[in-house]
Amino acid sequence: MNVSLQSLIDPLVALVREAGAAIEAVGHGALDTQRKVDDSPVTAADLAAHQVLVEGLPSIGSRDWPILSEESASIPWSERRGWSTYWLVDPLDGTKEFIRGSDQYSVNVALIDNNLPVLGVIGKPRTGEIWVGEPARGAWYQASDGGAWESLQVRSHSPLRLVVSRFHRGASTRRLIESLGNVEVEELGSSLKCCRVAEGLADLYPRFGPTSEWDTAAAQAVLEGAGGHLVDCHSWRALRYNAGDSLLNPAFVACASLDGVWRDVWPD
Ligand SMILES: Nc1ncnc2c1ncn2[C@@H]1O[C@H](COP(=O)(O)O)[C@@H](OP(=O)(O)O)[C@H]1O
Ligand SMILES: [Mg+2]
Repeated sequence: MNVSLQSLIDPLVALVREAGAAIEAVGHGALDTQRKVDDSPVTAADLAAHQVLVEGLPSIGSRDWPILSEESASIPWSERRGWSTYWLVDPLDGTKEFIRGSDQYSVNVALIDNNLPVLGVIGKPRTGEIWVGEPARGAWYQASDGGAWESLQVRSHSPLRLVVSRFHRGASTRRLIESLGNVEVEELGSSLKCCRVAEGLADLYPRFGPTSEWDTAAAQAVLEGAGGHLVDCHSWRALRYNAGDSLLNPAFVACASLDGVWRDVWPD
């Protein structure tokens, strides 16, 4: 890839803000909710943000980079297997949160190169917050448009602080919390859980239930840029992208550090 990633950040942040504005313009009232094949909800807001992103991304970076979005994910493996650099997008992560009127949904754009995220931008449309990560260089947070950028750094806490999904939490997460004993647990929607770890405000986000590659790519870039990890919790290696037909992630953990007592009680 023959492009300065740094030069992509400003236009990407502006585009993520625009996608967020499209979501807010649809609003939360009287949502026409449909069901996708995996029974997850999709709204006019998901589609509006998708439209903004697929129209805007080709003028950022290279026009040759394909786009894989949650809302246009049916590109066959026979075509995807030839991709080395591409945009991976979740236009509205946390649709269920959005439908229920919470502010815990996000716009996610990642640039993947050779199966790994090399740049990620996450926007929280309701508040205007933005998180940016470039694993090789750092991670940054902006509280609102035009505000100062703060550098992000992970931090460890005692007792451990966990962030977990509100709507998608299974028996393994419960077992882990029980085994750990004295922990603080916060419920949060969407990729904002990983942002919490990147900000140094939480240690762990365990995820045993299904997610797709667009749910984690931008978050992984932010987290790694802040010194943290997003790893498959069997191999303990960084999640990889577009490595096969399936776009589902394995069970994973987002964490500030890979060293910790929590590894000793990790459920099988
Ligand atoms: N059965 C399933 N298969 C694939 N992904 C699922 C899923 N159930 C939930 N998810 C993923 O979990 C995300 C929500 O996580 P959380 O509850 O932690 O906010 C959803 O994001 P979307 O809202 O973008 O569809 C969806 O991608
Ligand atoms: Mg999602």
